[in-house]
Amino acid sequence: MAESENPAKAPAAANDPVEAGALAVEATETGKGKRGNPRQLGNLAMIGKFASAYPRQIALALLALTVAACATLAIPAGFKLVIDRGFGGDGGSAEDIGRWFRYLFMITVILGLSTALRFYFVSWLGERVVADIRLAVQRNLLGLAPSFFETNRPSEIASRMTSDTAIVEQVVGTTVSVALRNLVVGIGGIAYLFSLAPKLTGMLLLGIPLVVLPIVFIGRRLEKVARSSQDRVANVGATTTEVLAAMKIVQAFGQEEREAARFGDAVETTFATARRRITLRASLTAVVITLIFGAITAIMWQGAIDVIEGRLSGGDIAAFVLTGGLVAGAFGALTEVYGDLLRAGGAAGRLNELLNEQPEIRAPATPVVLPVPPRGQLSFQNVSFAYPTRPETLALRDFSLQVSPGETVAIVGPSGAGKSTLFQLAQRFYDPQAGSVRIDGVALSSADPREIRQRMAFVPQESVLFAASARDNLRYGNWAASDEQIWEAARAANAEEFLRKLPDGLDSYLGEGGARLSGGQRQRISIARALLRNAPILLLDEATSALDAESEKLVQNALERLMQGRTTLVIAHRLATIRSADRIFVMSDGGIVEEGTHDQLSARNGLYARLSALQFTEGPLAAE
Ligand SMILES: Nc1ncnc2c1ncn2[C@@H]1O[C@H](COP(=O)(O)OP(=O)(O)OP(=O)(O)O)[C@@H](O)[C@H]1O
Repeated sequence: MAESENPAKAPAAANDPVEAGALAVEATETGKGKRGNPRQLGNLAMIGKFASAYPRQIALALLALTVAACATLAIPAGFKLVIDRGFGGDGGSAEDIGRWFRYLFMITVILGLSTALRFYFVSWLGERVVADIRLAVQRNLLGLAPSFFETNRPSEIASRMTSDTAIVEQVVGTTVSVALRNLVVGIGGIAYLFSLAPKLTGMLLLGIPLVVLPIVFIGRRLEKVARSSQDRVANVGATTTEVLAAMKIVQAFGQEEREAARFGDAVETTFATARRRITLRASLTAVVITLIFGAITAIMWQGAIDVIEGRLSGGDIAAFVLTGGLVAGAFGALTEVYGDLLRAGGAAGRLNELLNEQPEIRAPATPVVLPVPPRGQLSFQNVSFAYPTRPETLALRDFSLQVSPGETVAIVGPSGAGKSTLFQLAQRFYDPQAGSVRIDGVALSSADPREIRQRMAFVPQESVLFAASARDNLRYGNWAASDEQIWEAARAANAEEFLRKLPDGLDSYLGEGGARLSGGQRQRISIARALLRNAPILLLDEATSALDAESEKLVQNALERLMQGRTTLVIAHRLATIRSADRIFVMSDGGIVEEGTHDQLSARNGLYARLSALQFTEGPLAAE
């Protein structure tokens, strides 16, 4: 009748004292329930807030929980009736006996049903709350500026989304229900015990600290030794890895004997610690079993005397032992609850941080509306900017540039000159420390970032494709696009031919990151996507990855169509792009050092001429 969802979590849920004791030892030894910080418990309010959206489920869960707890307590009472009336030999017929057994059977059915319902509603709540927390965290993350992700690693955030939410799920789905159920069973059980046999119950309550304290005391020491035992094992692992990795050096220097001795030391220390651990655990087992069975024997002894002297019936003793087991199990399970709540407090705290993080880039209260129709003008005015993680280094210094509607401006310059930073600021992923960036004359900081980005199409250097269909990848920037428009864009981006050859056409799955396409094909999908977005301003970071001549021609041709009729700022690596640009700006160290056309700049013999000789080729560039 152990009704715990997770038997390993509730050692005392087992009514067998030996098993309960052994589980308690196990739990202490593995150092389960790493101690959290009690101050973190306040974070649990956040879980309550999410759960409070489902009052109906909470009410049903509480109802089922109460019925189940009462039914649990009714079982010993049923046994008492069965023994006293059924076996008790007051001369009843088989028919009379059947009544008590039917009664017991009914309680069992109620217990089964209510436990199942409690499990369903409580687990439902746990899963729903976690789902809602995940959704809320993700929604908040999507609105944060890139600077947040520079200081918070994605892997760490992903772990919060999975393991921390799992801990929260455990609290809502298990811990709270374990706590409530066992409180009801524990308190109700003690009340019932008192009504059955007050003296025996008094003895039981006095005996509990005598049994529990030594177990807790030895358990704490065991936990410490277990931890150091784990450290020693890790040490053996580290020594092994080190020697294996340096095998040639060990042998070249003839250090085999020394390494064997060193390893021997590590193994022997591990063994010594393990011996201390198993000695402690053996004594704990002896203490647990002796104390628990000793206490039960003493109580039964007293009970037997009471039965002989007519103060108690056989059924009373049976009910007492059963209820005593339930009460002990309930309090055992409750000792676990605090540790679980502490861990959950930590997890909820970390999730809370993600939920409450405010985006650094936000629309002002009353954003200025961008002019309609869009002109496609982009300007940087005396912009100075340092990335938040490197405040002492200016990535752009007093940078000014005006790009007129329909103009193509190529930016060239050595690595680290600040070219990509221009794009980051144009899309308002960061705000400059001085100066302003404007689109159609409106300062980006006074407009809604979403409206700004709506007017731009960005083609990154490395095509970013999603593990989705070709259709969804293409219309990523314009979900309203019809298949006809998609094919039109694909045609203009020289992507139609290979898309038509895909097994399921636009429905074909492109694989993780578009892995099922070649590099050149991915670039053309990226270009078609920008075409579909049909934005007045194009930010194009030309790919540097090498393509074969045929593919190169297709991409170049697609890019030319994309740039037609749009204001384009292009970080250029291909000579063809640079040549076709209206103006070329050469950047170095966050500023513009030269400006002109390809021919003018080539003739000047400056940075451009040097870069040009080294980097710009008819074909793609090698990586800088
Ligand atoms: N997210 C960031 N956080 C901190 N510093 C950054 C960040 N991104 C770029 N930087 C720094 O800002 C400066 C300008 O970088 P940027 O990426 O704009 O150069 P780039 O000209 O685009 O170079 P490349 O051609 O190699 O892409 C560099 O010194 C770079 O190290």
